[in-house]
Amino acid sequence: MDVTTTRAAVEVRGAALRFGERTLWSGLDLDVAPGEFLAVLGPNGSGKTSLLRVLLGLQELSAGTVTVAGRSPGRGNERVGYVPQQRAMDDGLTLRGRDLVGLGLDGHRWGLGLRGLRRRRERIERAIEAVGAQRYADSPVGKLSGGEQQRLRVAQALVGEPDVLLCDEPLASLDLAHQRIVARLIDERRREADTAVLFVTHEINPILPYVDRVLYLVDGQFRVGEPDEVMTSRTLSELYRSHVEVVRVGGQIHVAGAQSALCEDEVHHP
Ligand SMILES: Nc1ncnc2c1ncn2[C@@H]1O[C@H](COP(=O)(O)OP(=O)(O)OP(=O)(O)O)[C@@H](O)[C@H]1O
Repeated sequence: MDVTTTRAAVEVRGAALRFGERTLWSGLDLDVAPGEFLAVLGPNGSGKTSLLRVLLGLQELSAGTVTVAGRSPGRGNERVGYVPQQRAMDDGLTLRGRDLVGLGLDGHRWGLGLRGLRRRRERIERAIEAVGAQRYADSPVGKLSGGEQQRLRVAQALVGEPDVLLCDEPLASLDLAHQRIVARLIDERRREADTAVLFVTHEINPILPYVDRVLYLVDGQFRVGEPDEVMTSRTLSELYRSHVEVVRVGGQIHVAGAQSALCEDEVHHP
């Protein structure tokens, strides 16, 4: 078997992240395979975004190593795409949708010749089509709706055809219909191009049909496994160190008691 195709897209070994006295997580070992969809879940402050920051090379580990798309994080790794949380762009922003998408391409790779420019334009067009944003690709992004802006951000992350896609709550503040569209786009990409997806979220249900495994972080502890293994009353009660009830209704997962468990903790450890 070809070694390059079996190599993990993300490798985390013995990783720890500490800020002062506080350990966000430690002893973290994780392999994310090409084409795998990993949901990263956990309460506020459990270190989900910090994990993505480590993978993007914006945050140093306190211990351990990570490899992303075969390299150390950062250093302009164009094999890595990033979709941030939706937030409204300044409505005076006159940048056009297609220019926003183009920012996801490294200019040097395409050269300055006409051929390079044409290939670059085609790639941007394909990414815009893939997210169904043709209608507003020439409009100033500041005038678009939150859902439209978010589709363009997904196009920007995908235009470089990344091997690893890091998503930080990309569905937050989108309505249900747009949540479904954006989640499906990301799923299609990983199926078509074997892109590994790490998807930070508070809410697993909009992505549940796509999730292969979950990394669930709580107060320095974590579990990794398939949703059926991790999203159970028993496992989450162990993680939260308090009784948590997980109920499955109509194909959705509902977790009761997790927030109250944390509030009690906060009282004990202000
Ligand atoms: N550079 C830093 N220095 C000190 N503390 C930090 C730093 N970066 C993050 N933290 C703290 O680490 C904790 C985890 O932050 P992080 O944003 O990773 O959590 P999260 O799980 O993504 O939370 P949320 O769900 O609220 O977005 C927070 O308490 C945050 O204040």
